[in-house]
Amino acid sequence: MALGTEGELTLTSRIRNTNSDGKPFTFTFAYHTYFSVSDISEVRVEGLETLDYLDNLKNRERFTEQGDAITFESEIDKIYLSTPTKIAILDHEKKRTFVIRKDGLADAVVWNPWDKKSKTISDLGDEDYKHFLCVEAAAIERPITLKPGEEWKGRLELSAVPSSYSSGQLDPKKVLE
Ligand SMILES: O=P(O)(O)OC[C@H]1O[C@@H](O)[C@H](O)[C@@H](O)[C@@H]1O
Repeated sequence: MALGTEGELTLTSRIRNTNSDGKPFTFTFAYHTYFSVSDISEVRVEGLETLDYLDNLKNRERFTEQGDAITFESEIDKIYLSTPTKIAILDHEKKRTFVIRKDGLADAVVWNPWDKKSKTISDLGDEDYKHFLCVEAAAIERPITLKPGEEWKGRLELSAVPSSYSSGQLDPKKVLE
């Protein structure tokens, strides 16, 4: 883990197959990162529009995301597939954007339990779901297989940047370039 000069946080994970029995090892991976937001209903995620996803709430059935940036009005647990290396979480109220950059992790899980499921999660207060969003850099659709001696490396970089508005719209160039 490294903290950069611009305040960006970099997490690097290495997984090696140390089996001495010659057997390969297969795994899926996700950085379960929780982002603090002012109000989940005011937040949008950019970078995942029009992508295919597996819906964890519908037995991982495959769908294609329609339309604009992702916004939130109910429980969500989706695995977006073949995602770009950059994803942004825009928080209008806080005028802050989280930028997620990733390597070696093709997928991205977007999760918020909303009100009903929150009540079943013991370490989550009933209203906590309003103030966080999980966007998780992941490798799920295509699990990683390592032969003995092989190593896999994944990398996640997180940064928070102030958002700017023009005519009530965020300038996407500032966020995604
Ligand atoms: O409690 P954790 O380990 O952060 O996981 C929370 C969520 O993480 C997501 O990756 C899963 O798709 C959800 O089903 C799960 O509930």
